[in-house]
Formats: sequence, C-alpha cells, structure tokens
Amino acid sequence: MGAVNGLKDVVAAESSISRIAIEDGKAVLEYRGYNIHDLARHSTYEEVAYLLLFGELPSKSDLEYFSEDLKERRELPPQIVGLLTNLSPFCHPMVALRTAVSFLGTMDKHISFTGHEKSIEKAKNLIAKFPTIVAYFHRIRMGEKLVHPSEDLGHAANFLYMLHGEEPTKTMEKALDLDFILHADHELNASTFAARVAASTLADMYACVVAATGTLIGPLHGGAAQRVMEMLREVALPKRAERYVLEKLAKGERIMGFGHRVYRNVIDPRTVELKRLARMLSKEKGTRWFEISEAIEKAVYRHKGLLPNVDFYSASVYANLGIPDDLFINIFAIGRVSGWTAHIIEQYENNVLIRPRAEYIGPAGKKFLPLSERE
Ligand SMILES: CC(=O)SCCNC(=O)CCNC(=O)[C@H](O)C(C)(C)COP(=O)(O)OP(=O)(O)OC[C@H]1O[C@@H](n2cnc3c(N)ncnc32)[C@H](O)[C@@H]1OP(=O)(O)O
Ligand SMILES: O=C([O-])CC(=O)C(=O)O
Repeated sequence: MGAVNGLKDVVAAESSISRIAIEDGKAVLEYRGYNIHDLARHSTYEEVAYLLLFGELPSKSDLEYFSEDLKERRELPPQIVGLLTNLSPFCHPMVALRTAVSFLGTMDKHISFTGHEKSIEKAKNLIAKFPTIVAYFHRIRMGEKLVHPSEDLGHAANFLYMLHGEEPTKTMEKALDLDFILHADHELNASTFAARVAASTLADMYACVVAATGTLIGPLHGGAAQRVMEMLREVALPKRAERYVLEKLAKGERIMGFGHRVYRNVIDPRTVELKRLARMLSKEKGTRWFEISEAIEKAVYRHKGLLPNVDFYSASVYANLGIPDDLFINIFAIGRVSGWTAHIIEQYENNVLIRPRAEYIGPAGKKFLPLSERE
C-alpha cells in the first residue's frame, strides 16, 4: 500500500475520549459519550475536565472536591515565576508556556512515573497551573504586578481575574468557560497526536505536553485564531470582506479559520456554539468583530465552498473578552490541556509504541565516495 500523506482518514488509535461522526449529514462531537451541545449548555469546564480525565461525569461532591483541588494547585512555584520574569518580553506567550511546562517537569520528583495515580496528579497540576502561567507571563511582560489566583473564582473567571486584575462579569465568565469546554478535546488532532506519540515511548507527561504545546502553535492548527484576528483587523469593515477573500484566493493563499481535515462540507458543531457566542458578545460590547467575521464567512463559502472551523469565531470571542491577539493560542491550550492529559493517560494505559513506516521515495544503493574524491 502507498503512503497516506498526512495520515488523512487513517484510524491510528483506539480511544474512548471523544467521538466525531457524521450522522444524517450532520457532524456530531461527543466527549466520553456526551454531546458537545449538552455539555456547552449545562456543564462547566471543571466538570468537563473531570469527565475527560475520569471517564464519567462527577457527582456534586466529586465536582466540589475536584474544583477545590484545582484551586489549591493554581499558584506557581517561585522558580517558575523567576523563569517567566527572565524570558524576553518579545517571547511568544506559547513559547513561554511550553518552556514553563518543561521547567515544571524539573521540579517533579516523580517525573518519569506513568502509573495512573501519579499521572492524574500531574494532569490536575497542569490543568490548574496553565491559566496562571499564561496570566503571569502576560502581566510580567507588560510590566504589571502579578494578580495571584483567587480562592473563590472558578477556572475561567479566575483566569480573566488574573489577566485583567478585576473580576469578570458573569457574561464574560460564562463565555470563556464555554470556550474552554468547546476546546477541551478533539480526538486525534495534531497536538493530541503529538502528545500520544511522545506518550507511546513512555516519555514523561511534561515531555508529552511540551510536544503538544509545540504542535498547537502552528498556523494550520491552534495558531490559526491569532491569524484570524489579524485578518479581521485588516478587513476592518464588513463591506471589504468580499474583496479581501477574492484577493487571497486569487493569490492561492489560505484563509485562516477555514477548512478542516475531518469536517468536510459539514459544519463543526463547536463553530455553531462559538458563532452564537461571538454574536452575543459583539452585541454586548458594541464591536464589529462578529459582523466582519460573518461577512468573511459568507464570502469564503461563496467563492471556495469552505466552512469556518473552531478557530474562526474564537477570534472575535477572545477579542471581545479583551484578550490580546498573541494570547489566543494560549487560551486554546488552557482548554485543551485536559484533553491532552486524558489522551496521554489513555496511551500509557494501553500502550503500543507509535512508529509508522514511510514509503521511501529517494535514491537507493548509491556508491559512497570518500570526501577526498568528491568534487
Ligand atoms: C483547531 C484546528 O486545528 S482547526 C484548523 C485551523 N487551521 C486553519 O484554519 C488554517 C487554514 N486551513 C487549512 O490550512 C486546512 O483547511 C487544514 C490544514 C485545516 C486542513 O487541511 P487538509 O485536510 O489537508 O485539506 P487540504 O489542504 O487538502 O485542502 C483541501 C482543499 O481545500 C483548500 N483549502 C483548505 N483550507 C483552505 C483555506 N483555509 N483557505 C483556502 N483554501 C483552503 C486547499 O487549497 C485544497 O484545495 P484544492 O483541492 O483546490 O487544492
Ligand atoms: O481536529 C483537528 O484536526 C483540529 C481541531 O479542530 C482541534 O484540534 O480542535
């Protein structure tokens, strides 16, 4: 059999974490069997993180315990604060996050343990500390005083509090919580696959999450949302969307936030939720980001037949939450770390080394010439 470049449509692992299917012409996304729309409407990110890690929805007391546990793990060791302080202020916040994850590994005496209990501990630590790393690095680079984690606020509200230095409104809190839920997992996307490849060698969880954060940053994956925002700023007015799209397509360039490896000709169910959220926030904040986005969506569909992916409406959601453009990928990572760690644990617990083959297409059997004889 020939090579399947990009592993397109190759089923490369068994997993019981998220299910993507096309049923009756519509895309369905479930986490551990629960539909994303139900989770979006009725749960919180903490509930979803618990579901992804433990496989079942928590009881009320399980959730209280888990949420408290996460709160207690939020603060960063002074060494990590020192590291963030010493990074260059022009370091991309995703590079800062990746570096901090690696550094956290140096402080874990049980770094190489891959057993269930220790892995859950590491996962909870990473989920709890990701927002603090992102908010602290942002405030440090802006020359602002750190805002320490709150003991009262939930995961999403606490992040906005640490970032902006003031408690968010209920609408902002709910919006970011919903965004985290929608980004929490997505089967074998590139960053999760990278994490699983690392896990399949029994590398430590920090190494796996470093692989995932390093992969998410790429513009064909999580990096697209930041580029979407650059596009929204460049387009600036809904009436300019059509021309922008036509010019891009004529040059053979990709429009960021459109197209998807799995959702082909069907709308990503997360986009439906994010579009609703983007519309609501733009109205509430009185911005034009939603209008511009919708005009671009229509033009791209008209001229290329492509649908928006999860990164597209995320951009205007984040802009309306007052999040700087270069933190967009980090916001994705804060949501996705629960999925990454759940996949790493699943890989450890049913491990087979991931090592596919390549179809060799270079020259073969060439005669070796010693250096002195080469021209
Ligand atoms: C969280 C996430 O990772 S979601 C994805 C985020 N990434 C982006 O938004 C970046 C823009 N999108 C893309 O580059 C692609 O759609 C990907 C990488 C997401 C998926 O790529 P693939 O599954 O490999 O699709 P592929 O690259 O083969 O594209 C199929 C066709 O659609 C075109 N196409 C796909 N996406 C786009 C786009 N965003 N803009 C313009 N054309 C596109 C391709 O040029 C190709 O056209 P052709 O058949 O005329 O050559
Ligand atoms: O699944 C993918 O290929 C990309 C994606 O939408 C995600 O990671 O959320």
